[in-house]
Amino acid sequence: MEASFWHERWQNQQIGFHRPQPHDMLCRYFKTFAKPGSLVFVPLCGKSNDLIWLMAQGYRVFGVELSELAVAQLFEENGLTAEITQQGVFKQYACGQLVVWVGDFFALTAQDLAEVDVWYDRAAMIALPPEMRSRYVKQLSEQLPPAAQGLLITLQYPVGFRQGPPFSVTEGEVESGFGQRFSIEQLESDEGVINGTSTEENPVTEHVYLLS
Ligand SMILES: C[S@@+](CC[C@H](N)C(=O)[O-])C[C@H]1O[C@@H](n2cnc3c(N)ncnc32)[C@H](O)[C@@H]1O
Repeated sequence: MEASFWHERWQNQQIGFHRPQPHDMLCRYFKTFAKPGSLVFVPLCGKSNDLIWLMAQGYRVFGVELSELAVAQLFEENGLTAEITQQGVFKQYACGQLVVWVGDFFALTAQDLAEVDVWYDRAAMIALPPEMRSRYVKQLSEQLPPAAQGLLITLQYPVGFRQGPPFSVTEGEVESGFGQRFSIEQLESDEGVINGTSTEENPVTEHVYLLS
């Protein structure tokens, strides 16, 4: 999935993945393990309302997103005035406890993520095709500090049901990808919805994992 794919999506506002409300699994589980004041890393963050929810709960939030359009909209739509600076190859938007770097997730270093306590993935891993997902898992596993915990939300559907993104990520893939580095607990699985539509015989399921 080339960067141009996502830039085009944002340019044309084809952002069916964007939700008007924070994700209910985030709201249900995050505070059960993440200490108040933790620094939360949100890869491929878009302009997610999850970032705003996290901030409202007293967390410090650090997102990374390829599209500057998305980041500008995030701040503007939430009435936040961004201070914009350059951080190496990234452009930084910051306001209060919210910091978002515009640029490529794969360019982040361990130093960039050294202070991260918790990471949160909703629609990041599932946004990537298989070979990029392996790189994504490797990048997180190698660059995050040893004690960092993660909350990961995935979608799963039968082979051939639809083309990605979002891609189906099985429990087996989560286990084989992250299992070496993290201990994995599946907290819940439920009916999943893609782009707001849910048919009567919906084969999509949504899963949330705690990675410690
Ligand atoms: C499916 S969207 C999900 C956005 C957000 N997590 C949400 O829940 O609304 C995936 C996002 O990842 C961004 N993205 C894709 N590849 C990226 C990369 N290599 N580095 C940073 N962001 C990337 C896209 O621009 C897009 O906004």
